[in-house]
Amino acid sequence: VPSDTAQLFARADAIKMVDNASYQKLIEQLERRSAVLSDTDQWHLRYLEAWQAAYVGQNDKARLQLEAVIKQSPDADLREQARGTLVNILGISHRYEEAFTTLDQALEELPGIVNNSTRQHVLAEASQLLTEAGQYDLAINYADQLILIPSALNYRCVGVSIKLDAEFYKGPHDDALVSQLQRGANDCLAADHTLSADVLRSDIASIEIEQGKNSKAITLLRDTYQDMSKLQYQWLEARYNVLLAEAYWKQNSTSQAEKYALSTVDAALQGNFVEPLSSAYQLLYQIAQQKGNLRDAVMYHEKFRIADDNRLDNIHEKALAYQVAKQQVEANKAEIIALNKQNKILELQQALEHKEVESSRLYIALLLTVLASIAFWLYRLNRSHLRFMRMARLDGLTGILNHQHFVEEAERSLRHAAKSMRCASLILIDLDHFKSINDKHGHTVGDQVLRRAVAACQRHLHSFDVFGRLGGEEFGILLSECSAESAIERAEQLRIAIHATPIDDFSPITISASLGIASTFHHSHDLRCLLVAADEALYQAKRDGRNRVVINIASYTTANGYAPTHYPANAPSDRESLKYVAEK
Ligand SMILES: Nc1nc2c(ncn2[C@@H]2O[C@H](COP(=O)(O)OP(=O)(O)OP(=O)(O)O)[C@@H](O)[C@H]2O)c(=O)[nH]1
Repeated sequence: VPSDTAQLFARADAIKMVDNASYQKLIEQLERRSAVLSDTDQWHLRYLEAWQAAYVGQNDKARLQLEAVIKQSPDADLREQARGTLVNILGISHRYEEAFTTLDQALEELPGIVNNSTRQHVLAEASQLLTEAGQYDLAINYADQLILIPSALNYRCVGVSIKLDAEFYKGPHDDALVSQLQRGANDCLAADHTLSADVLRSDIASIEIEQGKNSKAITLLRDTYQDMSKLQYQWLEARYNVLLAEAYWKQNSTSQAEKYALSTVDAALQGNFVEPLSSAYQLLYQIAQQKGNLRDAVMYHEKFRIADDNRLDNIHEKALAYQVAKQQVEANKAEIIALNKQNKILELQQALEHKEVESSRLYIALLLTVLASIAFWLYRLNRSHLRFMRMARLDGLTGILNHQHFVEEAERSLRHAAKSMRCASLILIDLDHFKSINDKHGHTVGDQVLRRAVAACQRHLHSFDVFGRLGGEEFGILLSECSAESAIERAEQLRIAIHATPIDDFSPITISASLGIASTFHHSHDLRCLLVAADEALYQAKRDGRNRVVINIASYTTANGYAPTHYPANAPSDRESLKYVAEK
């Protein structure tokens, strides 16, 4: 059944213009199986019914059905077909503004339509409506597009006939046009497209009447009249009738003219075809006048006046509707352009904001880089500053504090000790017979001795001990938080370490140092006081034979300063080099 249904639809589409009677039968066939049709097929059937309603002049019915199809059919192609047919019906119904609006929608959708016959249909409607609105060149342009679409012969014929019809209305009505129309009519006949052929024939007849070839026109029209009336196309019938009436009138065949004029009125009133109606009433008026029937003449003249007004109004209406629709389309386009521009601006704004964010990010990144560079630079500056500071504070040869800074650091340490009531001790170290080392081994070796002796001491010092070179071969160590006894022990450690220091592997040099101690336990927390006391002890150590430690435990002072210390004659035996300052 489905394939059968598809065939029925295909056949209906193919013959609707050519064989309307069979078309009507196919519709009835499809309607009988309506219950089993799919949703898409239901809408397709509705479209065929609408088309047929329009064909027989039931325009309002057709219009409503087509509008439903356009709104509700799921098939884009069918919707476009419906738009095309609706354009036609709206034109016939003199709803020109709606016709042009619908046409515009159809043309907008057209690029998305792949079905060639649908495209042809819409282009044909476009061309015809534009011809009616007097836009002949545009109409010819759409007809040309239509002709270019590859299709079966009869569709090409439709294109050609529409184009020639536009050419006919455009004019001029010369022989070239007549032969073109003739060729077109023959092509359409060959393609079995009687309707198009007859439209072209009516154009030819019209030109012939203009040219006074009335008999020729009558022959052409009458020869094809029977086949034409089988088409049941009211508009064409009205046109044939009015042309025959005109030709007979010009041939002075008044009764024939009257007969066809009255037939024209019938058809034209039914289909609301203003042009043939106006012409027919004019003829009837002239005929009545010729007959001397003044009453009829007045009546027909009045009818002619009204119909002709209508005709002119209709022409203006079409032209105006076209202009209005065009304006509307232009306005819509302008609106779209404005919207696009607005969008573009928004996009640009966004891009700008994005750029701004980006550039502020960049700016921040740049700033951070600069800050980092500055920080790094400051760090390096600080480091080199510290290095310079350190260098300024340090003794160049040995790397320990120089005299000035030893004094500063020792004083700070002593202040701290005094505050916290803690004991601190000062050790002075003087290398023994250093002059002779210099003399014997040279100044460089002397320097080496100084560095080695310092390194030996450093190994026995704590981080918080203050170690400095006081000058030449003399060094000072302030031991914080160190009792006198611990100081003696530590000094002895240092003495041993210095004595054990190897200087030169090839020519062994033994060095020694004498150490003097002064502790805050016996003296004050004043550095100068401690230095004097330790120096006294050191001097004593030198005098006692060097390579030994002496502590100054004397605490009295003389009028001019610090009292000399007193030394025992016999040093304690367990530590041979260590000498205690005995009580007085
Ligand atoms: N190589 C070297 N020698 C120095 C430096 N500073 C001072 N001296 C020398 O150290 C020697 C110190 O000698 P003195 O003060 O006579 O004492 P000493 O020879 O050590 O004898 P005592 O201290 O009595 O054991 C001098 O010859 C100075 O030139 C230095 O930086 N490098």
